Amino acid sequence: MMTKLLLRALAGETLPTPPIWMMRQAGRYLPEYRATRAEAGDFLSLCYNPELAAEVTLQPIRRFGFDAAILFADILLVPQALGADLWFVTGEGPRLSTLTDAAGVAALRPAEEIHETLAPVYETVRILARELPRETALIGFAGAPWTVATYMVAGRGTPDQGPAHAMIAADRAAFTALIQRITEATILYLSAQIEAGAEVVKLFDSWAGSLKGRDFDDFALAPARDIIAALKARHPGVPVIAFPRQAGDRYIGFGRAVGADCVALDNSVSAEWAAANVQVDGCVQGNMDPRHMVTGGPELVAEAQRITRAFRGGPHVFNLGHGITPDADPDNVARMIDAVRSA
Ligand SMILES: Cc1c2[nH]c(c1CCC(=O)O)Cc1[nH]c(c(CCC(=O)O)c1C)Cc1[nH]c(c(CCC(=O)O)c1C)Cc1[nH]c(c(C)c1CCC(=O)O)C2
Repeated sequence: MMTKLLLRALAGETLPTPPIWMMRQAGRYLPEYRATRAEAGDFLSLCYNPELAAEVTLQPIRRFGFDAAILFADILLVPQALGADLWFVTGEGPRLSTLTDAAGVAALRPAEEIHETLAPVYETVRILARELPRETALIGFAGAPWTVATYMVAGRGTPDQGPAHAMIAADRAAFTALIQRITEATILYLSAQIEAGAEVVKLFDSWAGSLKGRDFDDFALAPARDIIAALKARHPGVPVIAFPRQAGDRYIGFGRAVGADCVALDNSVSAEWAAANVQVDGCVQGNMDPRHMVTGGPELVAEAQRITRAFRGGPHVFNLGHGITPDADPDNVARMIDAVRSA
């Protein structure tokens, strides 16, 4: 019998209380995370240390009893495995070597070679599959090709993804080849996570909102559809969550178009709108504003209950609309969980 709440919701069941987890639930707002990160030395060393990465994945499960754990890693490990240089600047974020033309794409390593770099991530998944409580589902993940490509082209996070849009304008064929290479690598990476014990996988397209019209179809929708089709052929029972962040109206029909089992919503759409326009097609995840984890108070409780009730008519996974921030108060997380479970 399928008892894990997350798997039931992703299979399309409408539950009296939704499963709950949070993006970035293992992160700097938790003192125990900061201690383990210090022990690892730095963020990337933590990602590649299976024992410590598994430890930080388990910390929020122990503290809050979430219904799901998400593998601790980063979406930028895939570019590194394809040959990009990657480092993190404290207080600023990720930096990568840049890639702006066809020669840059040609210099990348073949997708099949990513496992050399990513093997420690698969080991983290194997440890978690053994150590998680039996009721907790294990989520693996990867960045979606567009979002990963925006970092590979610019060499850093950008407010408008300008460098990637410029590459599309200058040489659409070269950019398409980059998207294809990341797509192939992502299929191999997520398949390996599933083989190691991930029960669900999620595709993070954090910058999907900056793609319009045909670009959205070619670089957000098509790669997600191709990745999900390949995963479903290899691992038919494993559900996929797609997160085309800030897709706006393009959330409508997205899950069906790409073959996802669940569509994750950011907090720029209202839960009432999403229930009427997106949840009609199946499970949705989201979508509380992460700032409530900082501000707390009666508004936090009211928001958590409003969202839970808005999605009560269909399958729903309670989550934030984006990652919890380092300035969040862990006590607010416990209040949010109580509010959802008593809504
Ligand atoms: C764009 C992106 C990245 N990483 C990710 C995305 C897509 C989702 C999103 O938009 O948030 C996804 C991600 N990053 C992390 C996870 C682990 C799983 C989870 O808890 O959700 C996941 C799924 C850990 C992390 N990834 C990162 C942290 C903080 C690093 C630290 O400990 O200093 C964590 C917990 C670092 C990171 N990694 C990245 C950025 C922009 C940063 C922020 C840099 C900073 O805030 O200093 C790239």
